[in-house]
Amino acid sequence: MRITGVDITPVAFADPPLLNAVGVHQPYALRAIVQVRTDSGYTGLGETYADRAHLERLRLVADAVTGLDVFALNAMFTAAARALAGQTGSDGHGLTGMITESGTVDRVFSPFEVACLDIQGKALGRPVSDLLGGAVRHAVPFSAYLFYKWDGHPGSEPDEWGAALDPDGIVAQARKMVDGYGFTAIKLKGGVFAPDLEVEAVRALREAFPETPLRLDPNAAWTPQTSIKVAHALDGVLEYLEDPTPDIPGMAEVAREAPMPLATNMCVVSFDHLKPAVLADAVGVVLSDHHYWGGLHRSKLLSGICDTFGMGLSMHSNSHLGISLAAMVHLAAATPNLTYACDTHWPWKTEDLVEPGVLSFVDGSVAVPTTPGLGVELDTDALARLHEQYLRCGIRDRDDTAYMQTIDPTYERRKPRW
Ligand SMILES: O=C([O-])[C@@H](O)[C@@H](O)[C@H](O)[C@@H](O)C(=O)[O-]
Ligand SMILES: [Mg+2]
Repeated sequence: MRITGVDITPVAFADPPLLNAVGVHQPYALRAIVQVRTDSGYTGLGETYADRAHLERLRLVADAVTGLDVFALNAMFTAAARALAGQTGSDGHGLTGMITESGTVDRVFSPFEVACLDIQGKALGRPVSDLLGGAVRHAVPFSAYLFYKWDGHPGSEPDEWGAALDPDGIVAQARKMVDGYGFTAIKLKGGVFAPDLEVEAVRALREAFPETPLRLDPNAAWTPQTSIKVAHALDGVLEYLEDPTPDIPGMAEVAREAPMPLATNMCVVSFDHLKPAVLADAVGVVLSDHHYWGGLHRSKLLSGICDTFGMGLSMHSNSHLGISLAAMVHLAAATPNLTYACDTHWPWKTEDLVEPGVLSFVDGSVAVPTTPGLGVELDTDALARLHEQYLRCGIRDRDDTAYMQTIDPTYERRKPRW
């Protein structure tokens, strides 16, 4: 089954004004849909980022893998690495930590690997989770993902979520999300207001949800000293504290004092970071993300390394659509040591391009699809519509800081800020 061609389609979907440590989400989030075609008639789906430089790299790798067999994932990875030799992506929006040369290959290779697994599964009549060793759970639990936010983008109507700018607003948002989806863990995206105010919001969540595991993620907005203070203030309240401070040495300094585990999707984002992080004992939990750990097989490699070195495993999410959710669910289902509820931005979107019905949340979990491949079908009309939206919206790179500066020209990106 040889790859005969690859279609890469950038799309844009509406995104609310979610606040974070570097600014605010733009009115549209970007994704690229990767469709791998084969001489067998099967087509596979992948989903990834769509910033300009990433799109160019995807095109290079699309050419490099054309002609290869869909089971030859090792040869495909080598071809991708060769096509991208010497290139290092940059984390323009500042939320995913340092990208290395090998991490760049992993990021670009990932959607091709997912699409080939989709094809392999379709050809064999087996779900992708079976290709990863088999599901160890029938449904994958996710966490509610709360954001401070405005009631709408400036100049637009308020969205269905309304504003959340204080502890009451955050608790109300949590109620709506938990009522709608049944989530059994809650994460608050912090780094927006002074740490004391965010501690108050977490305490309000604890009061409103006495039994629910809670997490706080300020995306490295704090110094190690501030992080240690917050960690003590939330002793017994958080199941983990995510990326309080930048970089491995800073995280290690906080980890020595913090009463709870530190988690990361910023200081350990590629295989190069694992050895220094382990040696420094900097993190207790790694948030895996197949979009930047090189796909599903390489994410399983990460899970083995975490297991070996006694680190926990959770899962990170950016704004994403249904193809990504399907891949996340198959991976999480087939990763025994992924024991935390996974992150997802799913509730924040109002548009998608997979046929509805397969991926739905019951009691905070998504049932693992059992049909061949990823189990999701592309709605080609929706793909065309979201591509049109991409062409019209004018956004070509994610830049939460620049968008914030159009609203508040005095806003500056600072890491750490407090
Ligand atoms: O979407 C956001 O604003 C998040 O901050 C996201 O970009 C992060 O990568 C992510 O969710 C995280 O856990 O750090
Ligand atoms: Mg994070």
